[in-house]
Amino acid sequence: VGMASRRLLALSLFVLVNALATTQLAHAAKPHSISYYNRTSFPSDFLFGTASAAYQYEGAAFEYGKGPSIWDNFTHQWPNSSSNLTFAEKTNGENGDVATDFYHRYKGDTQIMKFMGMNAFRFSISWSRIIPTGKLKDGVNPKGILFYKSLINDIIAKGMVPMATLFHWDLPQGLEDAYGGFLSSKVVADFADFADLCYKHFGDRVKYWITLNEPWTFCWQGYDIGTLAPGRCSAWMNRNCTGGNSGTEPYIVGHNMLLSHAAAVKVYRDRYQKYQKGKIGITLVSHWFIPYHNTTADSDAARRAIDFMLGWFMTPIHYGHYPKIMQKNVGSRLPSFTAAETVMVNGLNYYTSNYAADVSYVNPVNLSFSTDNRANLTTHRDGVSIGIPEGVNDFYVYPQGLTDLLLYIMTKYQNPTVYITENGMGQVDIHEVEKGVNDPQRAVFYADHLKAVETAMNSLIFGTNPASHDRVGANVKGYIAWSFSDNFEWSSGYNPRFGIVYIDYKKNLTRHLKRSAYWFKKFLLA
Ligand SMILES: N=C(Cc1ccccc1)N[C@@H]1O[C@H](CO[C@@H]2OC[C@@H](O)[C@H](O)[C@H]2O)[C@@H](O)[C@H](O)[C@H]1O
Repeated sequence: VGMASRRLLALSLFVLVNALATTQLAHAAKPHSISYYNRTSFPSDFLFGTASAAYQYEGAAFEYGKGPSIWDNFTHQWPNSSSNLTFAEKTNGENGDVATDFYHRYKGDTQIMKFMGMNAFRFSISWSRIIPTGKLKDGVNPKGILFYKSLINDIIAKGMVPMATLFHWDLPQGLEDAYGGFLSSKVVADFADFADLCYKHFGDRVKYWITLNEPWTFCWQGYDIGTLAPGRCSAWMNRNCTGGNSGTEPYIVGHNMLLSHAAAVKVYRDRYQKYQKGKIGITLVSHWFIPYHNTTADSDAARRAIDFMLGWFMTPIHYGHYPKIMQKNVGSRLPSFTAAETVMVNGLNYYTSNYAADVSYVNPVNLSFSTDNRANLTTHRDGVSIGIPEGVNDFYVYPQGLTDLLLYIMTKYQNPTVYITENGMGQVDIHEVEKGVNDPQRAVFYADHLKAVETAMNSLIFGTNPASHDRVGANVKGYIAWSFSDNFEWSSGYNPRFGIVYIDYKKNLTRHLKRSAYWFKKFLLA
């Protein structure tokens, strides 16, 4: 079944979902292509797994010696969700105090992963759970070290490889209080100490390290529009931020994140990699961008958009300087950069794609990261959406964008090793198990996006030597789905559900496998 007709099929299936009572759907014929599609289309050593993150899953936020993170602080700053809260204040009045209670239930969760046939699991390490103030000299929490050792042992015991993210946005509140967290270059030494401690305690069994998750999101949402902790933005944004400057702080934070990433890579390379023999990299998120009109102006806008989202971090890491267009548009607001450590691997998170149109005028006084790219990003063109709407804000299903993004990375960045470290779809306003587990559209989503990865891997266009005719495809080594289970989705709280496993928040956080979990089991031939 060709991609176009499959999309039509997916669209009709999706319409069906909306039209029929979902129970009827359970018996609808699944699209042919997804039922026979399986892992043999991929190399035998390809990693297949699911992803999670400490603050979104663990709970036990104030227990067992854990120190507070900026997310504990941020969610408790706005305890009650009310209509007069601005966007920045809303986490739906919800928090990660308990989350999915992964801290106590991880053995049951890894059992489900094993049942599905997964061979990898991505999790993040809560910095303040193992170093409560964030500063190593203030002491280590032994219960925190023990928790992650037990988790790692359990992942391995279930036949999976652990993939550990050092920083998934939950900075220790102690460092935010001491020097403004990532706004200060002091964070670099503290992050390197935290990384060193993790390599020392867990590096004998963890062979896949990710330094940072999505610095773009942390900088844009945390310091430009203020929707994520620490919730900073310019006063003129009127988002009730605690302070900030949307035109300068995102770049200061991004720079300190790159320096922190480089420091953590250097520690690993100098002191551990020789005998632990693991891989280390960074996880970057990017949309794919399509010119709104087929004009030079809009094509240039699409290139600016990807340089401001992916290139902001990918270009310094691979070429030691910021993208030229960022230097041009941001000028003196962009810190200067010396060569960073190049990485062995990259994690890539892909969710959706946008149209990009040229913007000729931006307000010269109210500067912000969002407008520096001078590109108007939309999800619709002439009233038609770029793909099937998922329900969560601005996410539309567009698998072709993942193929195009992987081929772009291959040609622009010399075909680096890439692991897809997040890809998935969200659904909103689902509060009954019966409805929540019936997610055929998620199975179609995963089949289509795995096909998109496979297409990029089989596109033999990258040649290392122009003279010879050797051509290789995108160097993708793994696919990690977001997310194992429904979880705390940051500023949206628990409403958006991205899980392959349903969490019944009304009934003791009981886990229920969704139809997509059974599809994965079949795909993985488990
Ligand atoms: N959500 C992001 C960041 C992002 C934001 C806007 C556009 C593109 C990407 N990245 C990943 O998406 C996952 C899904 O993110 C949700 O997307 C829909 C939003 O409504 C919701 O607030 C957000 O958590 C997060 O749970 C992961 O922790 C994070 O690594």
